Amino acid sequence: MIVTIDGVAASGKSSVSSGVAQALGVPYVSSGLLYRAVTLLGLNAGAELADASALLPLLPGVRLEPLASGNRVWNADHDLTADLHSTRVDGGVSTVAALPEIREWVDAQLRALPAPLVAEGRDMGTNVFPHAPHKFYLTASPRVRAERRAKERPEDIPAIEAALTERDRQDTTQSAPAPDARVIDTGPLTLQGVIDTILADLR
Ligand SMILES: Nc1ncnc2c1ncn2[C@@H]1O[C@H](COP(=O)(O)OP(=O)(O)O)[C@@H](O)[C@H]1O
Ligand SMILES: Nc1ccn([C@H]2C[C@H](O)[C@@H](COP(=O)(O)OP(=O)(O)O)O2)c(=O)n1
Repeated sequence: MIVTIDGVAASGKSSVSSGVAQALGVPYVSSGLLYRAVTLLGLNAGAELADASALLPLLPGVRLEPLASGNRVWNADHDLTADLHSTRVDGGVSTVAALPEIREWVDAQLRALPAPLVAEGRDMGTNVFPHAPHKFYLTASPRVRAERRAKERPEDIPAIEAALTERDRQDTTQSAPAPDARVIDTGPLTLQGVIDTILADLR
């Protein structure tokens, strides 16, 4: 069984997926971490982020470890995870995620994972796992999302809100909800409330 949880930036996808996966006793995978890892490696190498041919040679050692408690991304024996949620990576990741060759590489990593699992991102329900039997799409207003993310970033709420809104705009192409996804506005709910809503739907 595959459960897909897509949604806009900072809508709660990874926290909710982790909670749902732990309740089900299965792993979850955060596809955004792979796009973030490609971006980090590209930035560190001084590569042009819009040039897939400069990025692909950096990727053979990259591996996602889909732990239910929180995913980790490795480059050979180097754990990249702590560096993936920086403002620097936020600023470049949409450029990388727009490259068809990089999307194919990420999709192949995800499709190689064994079910059952919870998969979260933008296009899990539409493109990567279109036949998944259970699909969800998380939303919340830009202000609510910025207030949540402000607890994890050094910038103030208006700056975070502007950056989130710009990233949503750049990610529009791959971010449409699947027609058969249940859309959940997480704004009025607690994190546990969102997890419980999904678990109730699955039962
Ligand atoms: N009702 C809620 N639903 C989802 N996430 C919430 C909620 N309330 C607070 N959060 C918090 O919002 C933050 C952003 O969530 P995260 O899982 O990182 O989102 P995403 O994976 O979509 O970027 C996390 O700190 C999460 O715990
Ligand atoms: N399946 C996916 C997952 C992420 N992306 C892109 C779009 C996002 O801007 C970045 C980072 O995604 P991630 O889910 O880690 O981050 P946010 O929740 O948006 O803060 O990757 C994508 O294009 N397709």
